[in-house]
Amino acid sequence: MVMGVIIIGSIFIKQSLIVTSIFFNQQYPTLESVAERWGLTYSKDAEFELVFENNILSLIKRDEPKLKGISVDFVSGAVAHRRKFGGGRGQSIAKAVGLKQGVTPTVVDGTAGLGRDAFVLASLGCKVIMVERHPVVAALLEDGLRRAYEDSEIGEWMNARMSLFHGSSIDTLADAANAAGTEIDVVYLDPMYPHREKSALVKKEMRVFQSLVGADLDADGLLKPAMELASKRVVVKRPDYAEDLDGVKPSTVIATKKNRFDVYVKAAMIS
Ligand SMILES: C[S@@+](CC[C@H](N)C(=O)[O-])C[C@H]1O[C@@H](n2cnc3c(N)ncnc32)[C@H](O)[C@@H]1O
Repeated sequence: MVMGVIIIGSIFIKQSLIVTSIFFNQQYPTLESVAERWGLTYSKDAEFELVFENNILSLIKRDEPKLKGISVDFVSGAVAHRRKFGGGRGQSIAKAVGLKQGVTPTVVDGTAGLGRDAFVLASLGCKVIMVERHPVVAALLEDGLRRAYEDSEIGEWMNARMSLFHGSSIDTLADAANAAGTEIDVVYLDPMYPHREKSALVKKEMRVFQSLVGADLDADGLLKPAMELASKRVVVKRPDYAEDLDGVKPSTVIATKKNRFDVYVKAAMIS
């Protein structure tokens, strides 16, 4: 049953705030509380809707009503499957952040999105502070975290390892790290990059997500604060055809089928 609908109009990003599970511990979330928390408003001509149904918050593009809503599901979604059956520490992303036997770096994911990469790293043992600037994406992430924190299988380590900070990594990266109260080994970045393929080939869910958050045209501004914060390295995920972030050549590159991880090394990872 659909409990209600928020139609998102103009979005104004309020000052940064630290997000914990406390908010949702008090009561079952309602759309009204989500709207108030994230500064979302109703508007008749909005492009998107947020729906809270069966204990899951999801995003719908109003002119694509047949598409499945976008939500964050760490408990039983595709990332949960990857946690159980993926390549463990052998995955390129794990190698890129320097994860190895006896080394589980503390990571700030400065462009959290739907939290998939962050979850892969957390499930391999890293403490991950996710930073997301878009209030709707942050609301979806917080809802996914809430359900994960409550889960009997993954709740304990999710509570210990994954957290969320709402703000822009261009100017609040250090605040996110201070809030976490720990030294940051690695900053991980995966800003949006325009797809080269014809739009029909890009996954529909991805297109909806892209039309919500836009093109991250200011992404070059992420590298400098990331290099300042990370004590060991900065990792940037890029499509294989993309130029280097901010035109800066990485120390090393780990290539995958369609993407690459550009690694900017500052210091060696020590166990
Ligand atoms: C391609 S998505 C990241 C996907 C993510 N790696 C995943 O695994 O789900 C990029 C995200 O970064 C966010 N973003 C871009 N620039 C940002 C910034 N300066 N500060 C915080 N978030 C940012 C966008 O809003 C978007 O949600």
